[in-house]
Amino acid sequence: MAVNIVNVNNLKKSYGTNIVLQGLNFQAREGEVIGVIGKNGAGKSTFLEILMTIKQYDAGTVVVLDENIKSLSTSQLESVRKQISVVLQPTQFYKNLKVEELLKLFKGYYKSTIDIKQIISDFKLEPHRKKYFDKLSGGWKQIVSLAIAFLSEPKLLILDEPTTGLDPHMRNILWSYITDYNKRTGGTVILTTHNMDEIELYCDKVMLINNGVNEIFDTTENILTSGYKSINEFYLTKVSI
Ligand SMILES: Nc1ncnc2c1ncn2[C@@H]1O[C@H](COP(=O)(O)OP(=O)(O)OP(=O)(O)O)[C@@H](O)[C@H]1O
Repeated sequence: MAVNIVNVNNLKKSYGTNIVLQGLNFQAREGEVIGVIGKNGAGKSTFLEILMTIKQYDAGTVVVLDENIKSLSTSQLESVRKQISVVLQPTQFYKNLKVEELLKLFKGYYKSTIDIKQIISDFKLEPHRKKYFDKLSGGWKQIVSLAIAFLSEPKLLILDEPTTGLDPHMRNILWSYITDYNKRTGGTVILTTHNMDEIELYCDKVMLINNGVNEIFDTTENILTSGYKSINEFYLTKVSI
């Protein structure tokens, strides 16, 4: 029986008078790769940040790894967070550290058994390992942030637009890594992307956020067999500008 990793019911979130989420329902089971889509400003990042336990919400229930995150003590929250890895939209952190130093730092922090040499090779970081993080290009910063996220071997990986800014090779490398991590560890992945081909190729399920609700939440297979030629066509049909 598949275990529920995330269970969200009737989630509501406003910023002042801007109602962003108005009754969102969502579940992620162990081992699923789920893509969250929707137009700019639809509330995708807001939703992911709530799952990451870094953003407050107004109403509804959010259960992450069997804990209702609204009613947790600080130490319970820490124990949930330990099992989650997150990558936010392109970051400018870690200014004074070199790539290899950063990876070592996080390896120690997570008490990870992953081999740094292996991760440097997997993510093609060899030419960059002695460079300062803040001197890297945007795409390489993104790759380093992703490599760090995998170091903790998380149960749940939450990625906000992980492939934005990556060239086609790096995009492929990242997706192979995600797919491999998912197969090897049974880890669950929830991510946002504006690239509908990625959803079609790599995600088991897709949630479309439209007008603050999960307008569609289904397997990519069901969507494609229901008459859409592609997920891109599905998106363009369902969402108006
Ligand atoms: N901290 C904040 N304070 C006030 N309003 C916010 C805040 N964060 C997001 N918003 C607003 O909430 C809405 C949803 O934003 P969010 O970033 O969640 O959308 P998104 O679907 O991730 O968009 P994009 O595809 O452009 O990244 C937008 O109208 C945005 O302006």
